[in-house]
Amino acid sequence: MRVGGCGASATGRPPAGGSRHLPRRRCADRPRDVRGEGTMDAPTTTSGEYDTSDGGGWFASHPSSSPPPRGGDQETHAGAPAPPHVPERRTMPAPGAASADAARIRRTMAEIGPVADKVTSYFYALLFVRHPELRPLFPAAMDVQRDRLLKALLIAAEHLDNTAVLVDYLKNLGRGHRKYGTHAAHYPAVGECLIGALSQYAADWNRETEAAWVRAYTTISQVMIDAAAADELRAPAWWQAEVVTHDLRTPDVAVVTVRPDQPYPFLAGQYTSVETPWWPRVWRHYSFASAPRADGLLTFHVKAVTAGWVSRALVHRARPGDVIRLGPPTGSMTVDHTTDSGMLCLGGGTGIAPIKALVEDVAERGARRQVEVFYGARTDHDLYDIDTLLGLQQGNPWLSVRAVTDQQARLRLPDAIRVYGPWKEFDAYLSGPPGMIRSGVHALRDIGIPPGRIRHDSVEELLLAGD
Ligand SMILES: NC(=O)C1=CN([C@@H]2O[C@H](COP(=O)(O)OP(=O)(O)OC[C@H]3O[C@@H](n4cnc5c(N)ncnc54)[C@H](O)[C@@H]3O)[C@@H](O)[C@H]2O)C=CC1
Repeated sequence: MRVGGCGASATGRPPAGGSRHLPRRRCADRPRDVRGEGTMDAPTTTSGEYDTSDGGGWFASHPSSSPPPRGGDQETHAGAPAPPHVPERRTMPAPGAASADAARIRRTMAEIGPVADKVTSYFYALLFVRHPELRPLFPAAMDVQRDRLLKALLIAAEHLDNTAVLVDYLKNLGRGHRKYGTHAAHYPAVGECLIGALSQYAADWNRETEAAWVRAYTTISQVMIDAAAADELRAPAWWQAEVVTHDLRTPDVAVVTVRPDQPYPFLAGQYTSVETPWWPRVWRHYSFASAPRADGLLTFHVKAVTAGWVSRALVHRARPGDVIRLGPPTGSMTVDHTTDSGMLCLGGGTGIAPIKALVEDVAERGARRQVEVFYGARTDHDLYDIDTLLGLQQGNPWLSVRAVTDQQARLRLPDAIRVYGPWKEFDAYLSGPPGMIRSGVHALRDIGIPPGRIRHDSVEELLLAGD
């Protein structure tokens, strides 16, 4: 198979028949360095129903009748099977076609689910054998990276017939890939290998299935490529940021403040990717722990976790003067300033970081809205930011802060809110470990807050935190 004109043989077996050709990539963006997909540390994310963080994913590009591919894009590998033919398309597929493709793709995903690990191993083996020049661009350790690729695929596949959600997700993904130096030419190469790997392990792989995947990837990658190209006109691919203070609050938690080398626009409640100088190409997500400040400084709360490369480096190694890199801001767990509804905020552990930013955001607007914060931690000692929050409470009568520690509470954090309330008219914000988010959403729905008013970090992303 050939994807986007880069010409690698994707499937290890002969083509299912017919002409196998993926349309040529539209080279919307300029060549850039190639970087591997990063992984996550203490990721936070987005809001509501859907995650838009920059998950790992490389996809074949979109067919196009616009400018022909640059030299090199047409290169083929000797002996490669003829690539599949897919009609050119510049927009998202028609709903019917998308649904049919979505059904085929979901079937493949279900088939490969039990052997997902083998699929990803096979995919990376194909990729690095066929495109060895890409290997140095991925992190040395590929463990979390592997999971992220599959997750991104699952998310894209799951929403294939939900154009609005998919496009939003993919645009973020495309923008997020800029910091890796992703080049449009890499998408076809990766797409070929991905489809090659899927075709090896899907039980029911045929021409129609392959065509569905090709159509999906060409569409997916073009959305990403276009979003990256548009973003290139208005923002850097990454920011360098110098550590200005490093405050070890507990043996494992540091509050790290950095000064970006150029203005860094973001909204309270959002998060970014962080790469340390000690582990190149390994990126982890952290929320901004403050609303945007006049001095431009950014603060993160980092907990060192077992085998966490980035988190351990940030907590135990980083010192003032060190320079880290930041990706673009993302996430939509932000304050809706069009309403003055009360805000019920639950922050567990370092998940309190974006909650504090939200509180500061409300304070800065001078809004008269009730904000109720429940701050959960294992012990009193783990309430490392309680003084800051109590300080905010002191100056703002609309703010109430309650600490809930596992040691003392009969009820864990989410259930503690049942003791208070009523909360029906409140917007809810949840940030913390995946288990807390899950039980928190359950508790909030249970007390009558509609799902549309519950914003939280993506559980999928949190589960991938790992590091
Ligand atoms: N550092 C950051 O910027 C952000 C981090 N996060 C996430 O927050 C988490 C923080 O980890 P830790 O500080 O170690 O938190 P932790 O594991 O110590 O948990 C903090 C509190 O959350 C509640 N909780 C935990 N698991 C629960 C469950 N299954 N059901 C109900 N309540 C539960 C408990 O009250 C607990 O004391 C990480 O998963 C991280 O990825 C989320 C957003 C931002």
